[in-house]
Amino acid sequence: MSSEASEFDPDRIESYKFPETTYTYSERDVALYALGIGACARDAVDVDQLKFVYHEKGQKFIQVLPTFAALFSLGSLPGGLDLPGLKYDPRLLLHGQQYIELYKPLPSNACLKNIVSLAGLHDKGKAAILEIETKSYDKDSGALLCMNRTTAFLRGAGGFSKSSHPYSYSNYPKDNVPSVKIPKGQPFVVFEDCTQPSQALLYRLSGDYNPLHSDPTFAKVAGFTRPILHGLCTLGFSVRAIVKCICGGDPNLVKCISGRFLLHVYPGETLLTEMWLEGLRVIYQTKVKERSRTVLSGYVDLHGLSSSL
Ligand SMILES: CCCCCCC[C@@H](O)CC(=O)SCCNC(=O)CCNC(=O)[C@H](O)C(C)(C)COP(=O)(O)OP(=O)(O)OC[C@H]1O[C@@H](n2cnc3c(N)ncnc32)[C@H](O)[C@@H]1OP(=O)(O)O
Repeated sequence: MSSEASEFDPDRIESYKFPETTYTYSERDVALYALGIGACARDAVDVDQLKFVYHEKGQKFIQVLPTFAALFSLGSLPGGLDLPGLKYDPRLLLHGQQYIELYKPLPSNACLKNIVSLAGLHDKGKAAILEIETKSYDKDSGALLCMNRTTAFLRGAGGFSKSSHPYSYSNYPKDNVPSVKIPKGQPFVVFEDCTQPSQALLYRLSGDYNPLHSDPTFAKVAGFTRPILHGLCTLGFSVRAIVKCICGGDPNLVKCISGRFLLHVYPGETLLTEMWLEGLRVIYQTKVKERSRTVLSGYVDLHGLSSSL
């Protein structure tokens, strides 16, 4: 793994005003996204999944999976993380965490106004952690639909603190962080799903064209034997499992999603999502079956439980 020099000016990064952006999507994007996170991959007539890719039973609109909202965060940064005062090696960037609050059911097509701000910046010595907050408003009604907090883990970019105290800035309360304690008891339910060898090539068409997920040479420089899966694709698989197993297939029961990416996933690997129910909170962890390693953990808060539970 090689690295290019990184250079940080935390004051410049903190004072940067992100431009307001527009993000438009259609039902085609919604269906393509659902296929990208494995909906209907094993069963093309799955009664819980077909509504995410097709106007099942004459339904007027294709339904939207809650993690679709995560696309708005990358979509609100057309220039990527090209910010004044932030010089880092993009080949060493990893997605660290994703936090999503949903305030309204997501429409199957919309034109959004995105307001972006810096949510956090931390010096971890070997790495820098950058957190970006995106608030997405429906342009027509002005309604706030959702908020994303996206964490980038920039390997090799730490050590920029000017004092002996490691630099750390956050604009949100500490109890909002995605770390969870996995319960000791048996999970309430476990869901097994296979990613396809071509999963990342399909998922990237939803807007994350980072070559880490498609280019073998780039992946090797980044420290992997081959291209890895997008973190948000793994999160999509996990939350889709929760919607299926706990929400009776109803995507609108999901209120808030939190996940920390613990280890990379190779496309083609099998994901086991273990879920524990604590009131209206689902604590989950996702493991790669072939390597017996946990790759993602977090929680999903619900408005209510499915009557079928
Ligand atoms: C704005 C848009 C940006 C996002 C764009 C995303 C673009 C995508 O195309 C990119 C991707 O999808 S990459 C694929 C998905 N992500 C991954 O595979 C990463 C998996 N995780 C890892 O490899 C390690 O956890 C790793 C390497 C992340 C950390 O492991 P270690 O180096 O062993 O870290 P560790 O020593 O345990 O901890 C050091 C400090 O960092 C904090 N931390 C650890 N993991 C974190 C994570 N995942 N997210 C955020 N913070 C994390 C630790 O808490 C620790 O801090 P402290 O010392 O204060 O406790």
